[in-house]
Amino acid sequence: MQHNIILVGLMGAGKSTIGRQLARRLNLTFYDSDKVIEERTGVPIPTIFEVEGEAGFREREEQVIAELTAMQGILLATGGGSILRDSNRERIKASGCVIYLRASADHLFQRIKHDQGRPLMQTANPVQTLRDLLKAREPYYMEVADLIIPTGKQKVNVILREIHNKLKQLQEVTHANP
Ligand SMILES: Nc1ncnc2c1ncn2[C@@H]1O[C@H](COP(=O)(O)OP(=O)(O)OP(=O)(O)O)[C@@H](O)[C@H]1O
Ligand SMILES: O=C(O)C1=C[C@@H](O)[C@@H](O)[C@H](O)C1
Ligand SMILES: [Mg+2]
Repeated sequence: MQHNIILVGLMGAGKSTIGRQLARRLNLTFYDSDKVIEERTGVPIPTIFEVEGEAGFREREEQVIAELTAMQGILLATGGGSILRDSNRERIKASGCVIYLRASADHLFQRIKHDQGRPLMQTANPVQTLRDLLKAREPYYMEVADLIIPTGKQKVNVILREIHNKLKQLQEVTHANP
């Protein structure tokens, strides 16, 4: 049994931001699969997409997700598209408590519109792209999630508190019904 926490959700959901702070509070080691891929290749994600295409990136992502989900005592912020592969979803689910950070396409866009680091957002209509991605991926986020946390207009601190409380409730239920 592994006691990790894994954050899933679309680009801009706050996985990296919330993840880093939550890990500190829970005394877990923080990993971000996107950052691990960038450190290993030595280039930013947009460059990997340019050189190897999305398919090349997904291969690297699967390798990194396999390694990270096998670790213990970590908080893992996953790439937004990592749940697309069955193998990743299985590993993510088996690795610990999965939290889906959920927000609408409009809210997500407000958060990431000034950032050029997301290759899938370089389209003529990024809000529509986010809507399409959300529609296609929401069932996968829901499938893996143990907790669903709405992050719409909420401030980071409020979201952190909510996750903390929900995790405590989950723990109490688990201890009462082992
Ligand atoms: N609840 C929030 N309220 C306002 N801004 C937020 C919130 N959560 C995150 N942000 C901001 O939104 C931006 C995107 O957040 P972050 O990089 O954590 O998302 P992500 O889920 O890791 O995205 P990706 O899948 O692309 O890595 C950052 O600038 C962050 O500061
Ligand atoms: O939603 C996605 O498919 C992606 C999200 C980011 O975290 C990165 O993994 C990459 O930009 C692709
Ligand atoms: Mg991130």
